[in-house]
Amino acid sequence: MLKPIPFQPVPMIAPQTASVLVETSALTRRFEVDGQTIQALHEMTLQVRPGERIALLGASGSGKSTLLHLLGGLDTPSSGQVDWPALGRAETLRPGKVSFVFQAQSLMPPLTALENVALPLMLAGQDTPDALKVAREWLERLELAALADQLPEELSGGQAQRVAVARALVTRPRLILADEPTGQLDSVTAQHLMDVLLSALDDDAALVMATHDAAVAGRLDAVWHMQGGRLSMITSRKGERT
Ligand SMILES: Nc1ncnc2c1ncn2[C@@H]1O[C@H](COP(=O)(O)OP(=O)(O)OP(=O)(O)O)[C@@H](O)[C@H]1O
Repeated sequence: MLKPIPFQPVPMIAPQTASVLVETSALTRRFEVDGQTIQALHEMTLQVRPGERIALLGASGSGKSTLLHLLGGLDTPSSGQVDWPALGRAETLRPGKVSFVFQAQSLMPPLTALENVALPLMLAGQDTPDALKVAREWLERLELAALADQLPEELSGGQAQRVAVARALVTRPRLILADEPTGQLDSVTAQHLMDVLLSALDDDAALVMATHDAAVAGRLDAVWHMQGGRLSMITSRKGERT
């Protein structure tokens, strides 16, 4: 059972900063739409360390996707900071060290499942035969070998998401950011995807996953509850973080 603990902001200067994968300090993101300011994140201060498995749980519009994009260097803060002490600077983060899994339809349509999985390795500079070999090993590991030559449009939603997981893990990233990867799957398929993802993750890799699904969140070690662009509470299996 997850045990509620009172939310306390993580101190801005942590004792083991070097092992922190990503940290934010007073991270704020505002969007201007038709002359109106939408404050998507309010001064969030947090850290993610190796091996952490974190669910971001919150209502639609609470800021989960915005936070994930900032944690992955896909977006820039309006104010405050995001840093990757153990990974380098935003410009050098990808390909390889940080991976994303999105809700759906993120595979490249003209490429086969195998080529989709090989792509991050090729972008990281690996030559094509080696990349395809490693990609095939990952498809086998995730019991997807039979789908290697299929195009994304020929895959079921669950199969496509498992291929997306293989693609996210093929570079052995340190940080995996997942934005509702089970959002369009039925509950059995969603749990299967979680089985695959959790069993294939390296022990010292961290996972931060946005979800609306409490059953999916319950598979992870900690739940960060988001409300109105803020962390409202952290629940944890292991007790309070330092
Ligand atoms: N590119 C954008 N332009 C304008 N407003 C945005 C943009 N991205 C996010 N927002 C706004 O920021 C707030 C947070 O959105 P965000 O997508 O992060 O929430 P979420 O918790 O991921 O929602 P959902 O669960 O529906 O995906 C919302 O009010 C949203 O409308």
